[in-house]
Amino acid sequence: MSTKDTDQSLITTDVQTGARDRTDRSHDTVVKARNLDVYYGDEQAISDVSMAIPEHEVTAIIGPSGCGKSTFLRSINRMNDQIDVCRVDGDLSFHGKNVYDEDVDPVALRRKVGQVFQKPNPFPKSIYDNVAYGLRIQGKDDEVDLDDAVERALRGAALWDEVKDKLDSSGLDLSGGQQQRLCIARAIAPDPEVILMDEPTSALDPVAASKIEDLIDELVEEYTVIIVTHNMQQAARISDQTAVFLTGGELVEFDETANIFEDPDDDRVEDYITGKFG
Ligand SMILES: Nc1ncnc2c1ncn2[C@@H]1O[C@H](COP(=O)(O)OP(=O)(O)OP(=O)(O)O)[C@@H](O)[C@H]1O
Repeated sequence: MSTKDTDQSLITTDVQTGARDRTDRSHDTVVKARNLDVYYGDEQAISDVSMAIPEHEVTAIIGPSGCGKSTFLRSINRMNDQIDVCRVDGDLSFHGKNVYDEDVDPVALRRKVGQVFQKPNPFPKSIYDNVAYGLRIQGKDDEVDLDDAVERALRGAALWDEVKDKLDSSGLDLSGGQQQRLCIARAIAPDPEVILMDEPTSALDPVAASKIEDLIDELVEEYTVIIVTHNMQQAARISDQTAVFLTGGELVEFDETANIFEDPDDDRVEDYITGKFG
């Protein structure tokens, strides 16, 4: 359990393998699923999933289309709450606190667990306002030096040098890859602990995708990254741990990325990563 006192902060007052050497880091668990089931109406999308995700590492979630990868990701910051027919059973904890407890404020949770989506989705606002947005809605713009916070987030997203002279231009005027890095800057500005990424490079060209991969490697110095990807080479290149989901929302194997790609225990994982199905 981390020494950080994050549990209380969620509670409302109202109620080839390229994994880098991160062996010097703490491997405390930040997110833990225990017997997690997720349903859409009568259809089960996640089936009895248990896994412990270590902090300051990149965890990749892979598996064929429809196996529940995005559903699992959205369970972590309760984005599934926004889907009426969605129901969650079991336990999903963030630093030991079940995020589905009644006293957890989902908005506070999402401050700690930010998200970046498949398609870059900047707001139709200036670059500056895109990044400042999260701090303003938290009312933090009085507490922090906003210019400083915006610069820090843009530097953290490896975008500062490209945009520092046009912070008032629309975020929509940037290239696709720059827009995705702007979305990453927006996600890190409120200083989350975990960043969820749902296929963040699949809408980008290879050069822009490679920049995001390099950026993920830097982000993990400060944050925990959990990434859904269809690209197995990408999972192999950038992640420390890989979770393989298969149809029916079953977690078939979760291990160090090198083991998953070089010597998986489960034949179905071997079949999947060698392209026999999926
Ligand atoms: N909003 C929703 N309403 C009803 N069913 C849904 C909803 N979202 C997902 N599902 C169903 O849940 C299952 C898992 O979907 P999910 O999107 O999590 O899979 P995925 O592995 O991320 O797929 P992909 O790789 O194609 O994005 C699928 O059968 C899907 O049809």
